[in-house]
Amino acid sequence: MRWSTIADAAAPLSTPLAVALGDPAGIGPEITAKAWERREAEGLAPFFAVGSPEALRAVWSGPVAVVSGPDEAAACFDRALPLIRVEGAADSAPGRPTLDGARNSLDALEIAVGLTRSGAASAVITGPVSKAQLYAIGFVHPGQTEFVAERCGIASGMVAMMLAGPTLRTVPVTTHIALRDVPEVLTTELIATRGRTTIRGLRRQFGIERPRIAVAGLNPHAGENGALGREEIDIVIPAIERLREEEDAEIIGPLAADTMFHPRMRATYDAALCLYHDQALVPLKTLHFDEGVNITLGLPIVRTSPDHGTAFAIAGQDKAEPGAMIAALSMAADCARRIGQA
Ligand SMILES: NC(=O)C1=CN([C@@H]2O[C@H](COP(=O)(O)OP(=O)(O)OC[C@H]3O[C@@H](n4cnc5c(N)ncnc54)[C@H](O)[C@@H]3O)[C@@H](O)[C@H]2O)C=CC1
Ligand SMILES: NCC(=O)COP(=O)(O)O
Repeated sequence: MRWSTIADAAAPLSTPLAVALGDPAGIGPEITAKAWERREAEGLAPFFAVGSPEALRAVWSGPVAVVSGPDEAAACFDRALPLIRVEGAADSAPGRPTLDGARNSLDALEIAVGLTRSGAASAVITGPVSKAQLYAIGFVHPGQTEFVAERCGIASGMVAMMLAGPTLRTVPVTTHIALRDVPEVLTTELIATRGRTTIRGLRRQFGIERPRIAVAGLNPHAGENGALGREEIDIVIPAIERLREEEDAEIIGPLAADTMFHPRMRATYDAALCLYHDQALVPLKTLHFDEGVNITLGLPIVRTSPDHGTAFAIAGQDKAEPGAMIAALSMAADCARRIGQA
């Protein structure tokens, strides 16, 4: 791994990590159980799951200890996967999402975030949820990122979604909106705001004192001096100039998005600020799908998530690879240690 996020790998956390299991019909329960099985080999800090016991039982026959709170969880982590029970998903089955299952995933998220905000857990790791299912039960946020921000009292515009892997970190300036809306939504202010949150997050969560940020262009060849689109000239370059004036950071760009992710370029920056969802997530998931972490910057708490989704088609078949969940647990512990020492 080229970038270390380790603050002090030996330092124990004062409280365990909270893992919301995600949609009970998805692969969240399976990858959480597999991460627990690998806890010693991976050097994972103690964690507990929050979610449906039936969902866990449907995919795993290992030891589960139903606990009433994080203190009990820390005490039994060595011998069983601690679980704070969340009712309401008894009818859910792997690969067959239901609206009750979506409600259960939201309840689990609420409890895990609350325990982290109170300090009873050191960080929250959110398992994959189905956005379509959540929208169907009236969830008004674009994703878990904005939900967690709201619960922490932070305006959703002030947080940033970072996707982080061993050799690349990317931050999309716009996230879950239609591609056709991106040019309308992009403004100099929005790019500068995400840039500031990214710079501060790299300092606070990753210990990089003078972050190096590469800003992507929107158009082919970053607009070719305006011949292929004017967004770089009118919107992106003013944002870069503002960040250079205001922040103690190195800002390069706008860069052509097709050539900014090869290994020599990746070595020149700590995070790529990308202008829309797929510009940021395609390179990250192509390079690091099984170890990619979604981390929310700008929160008072640490929140990470595996980079992938619910994978309903493979749920309950013992096909789910737990690498991204393990990476999300490791990064959450590293960031919690770093923030605790700051
Ligand atoms: N962190 C979260 O809560 C996220 C949730 N989602 C949600 O997940 C749902 C499904 O999204 P998709 O675009 O289909 O993405 P997906 O990540 O669930 O699946 C994409 C492909 O990767 C495979 N895959 C995913 N994770 C895997 C793992 N750990 N091991 C082995 N194979 C794995 C799947 O089988 C599928 O072929 C959507 O409703 C979306 O909203 C998507 C991304 C992140
Ligand atoms: N594509 C990333 C994703 O869907 C994760 O979103 P969030 O639920 O963590 O906000």
